[in-house]
Amino acid sequence: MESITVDYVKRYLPVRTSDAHKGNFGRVLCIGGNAQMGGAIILTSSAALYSGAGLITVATDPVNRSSLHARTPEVMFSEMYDYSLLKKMIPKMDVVVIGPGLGRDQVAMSVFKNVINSIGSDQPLIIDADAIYLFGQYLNTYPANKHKKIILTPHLGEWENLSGLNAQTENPDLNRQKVDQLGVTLVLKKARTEIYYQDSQWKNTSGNPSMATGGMGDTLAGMIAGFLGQYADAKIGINSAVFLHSYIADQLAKTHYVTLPSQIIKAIPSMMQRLSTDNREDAVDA
Ligand SMILES: NC(=O)C1=CN([C@@H]2O[C@H](COP(=O)(O)OP(=O)(O)OC[C@H]3O[C@@H](n4cnc5c(N)ncnc54)[C@H](O)[C@@H]3O)[C@@H](O)[C@H]2O)[C@@H](O)CC1
Ligand SMILES: Nc1ncnc2c1ncn2[C@@H]1O[C@H](COP(=O)(O)OP(=O)(O)O)[C@@H](O)[C@H]1O
Ligand SMILES: [Mg+2]
Repeated sequence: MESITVDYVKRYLPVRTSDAHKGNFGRVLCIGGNAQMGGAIILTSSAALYSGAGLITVATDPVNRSSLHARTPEVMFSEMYDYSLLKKMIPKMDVVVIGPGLGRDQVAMSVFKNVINSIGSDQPLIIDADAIYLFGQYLNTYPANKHKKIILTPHLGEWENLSGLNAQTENPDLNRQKVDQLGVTLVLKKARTEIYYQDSQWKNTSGNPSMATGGMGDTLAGMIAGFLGQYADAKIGINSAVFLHSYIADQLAKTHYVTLPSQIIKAIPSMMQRLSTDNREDAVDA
């Protein structure tokens, strides 16, 4: 397994040309947030925004509209249960992320099926949180659809539900078998997150227990989405997002007992700037 380090991330940070515009940095669609868990998709979309995504739309329950706009006026709102609107919007997106705060009921399953049927074979689809559960249910009815660019981001509990491998039994060989069977990229989140691509496996070297706070994974899903819209090489984008998410938390943890997802989000632009210009990577705005 190869290691993701700060030097790796620095080496590949994209350079913005002076004539760059928002169309260069990805159109991202974030789908999730039912009436109870709007915060989850607000964290995801905020993370995509602060990671540098060019244009972001959130498809969510209408009750989340004002809080979304109060938090991030840069982000556009769409109604998650308007299936024909969502169907029309998806082909225009560079990256789609589904799952944070989506719920697991029949309505959530209808949203999930609509998305999986509308997404193109070249469009990355990040499946996180409740959508991992729905993906598992969906696979019971439909065979794995290997032509889709699916990125699964489960924590160990969600991975157990999908793969049958628990924290004690999972290991790189068994995870690899399952990944090949599913035909996906796997970001297996744990204290040292592992990433399984079709042709390689990577291990994160950053992260700490101050990150054990609700919403931390929702934030990572948004960072991955934001980076996928900016990195020409998806593998480097995903690896860099996984590393930076935890690396920022490592810097914050020097002075903070608990690291909040919203603190990490706020610190993304300054950390990216510092890594791109100098070696003061141990400084972070909190
Ligand atoms: N502000 C919000 O609205 C938030 C909403 N959230 C949403 O809540 C929904 C349920 O997510 P949960 O993750 O709680 O779902 P689950 O209830 O499936 O997973 C949590 C459980 O998984 C088990 N588990 C085993 N290994 C674990 C590991 N390494 N890391 C984490 N859990 C592990 C634990 O028993 C834990 O209680 C999702 O839609 C998620 O996006 C959460 O992300 C928290 C914040
Ligand atoms: N002890 C820890 N050490 C390192 N990283 C951690 C630790 N606890 C949690 N994390 C990270 O925090 C995130 C938690 O994701 P997840 O459980 O999906 O959160 P949520 O669903 O609440 O948003 C993952 O990226 C995980 O790697
Ligand atoms: Mg999660």
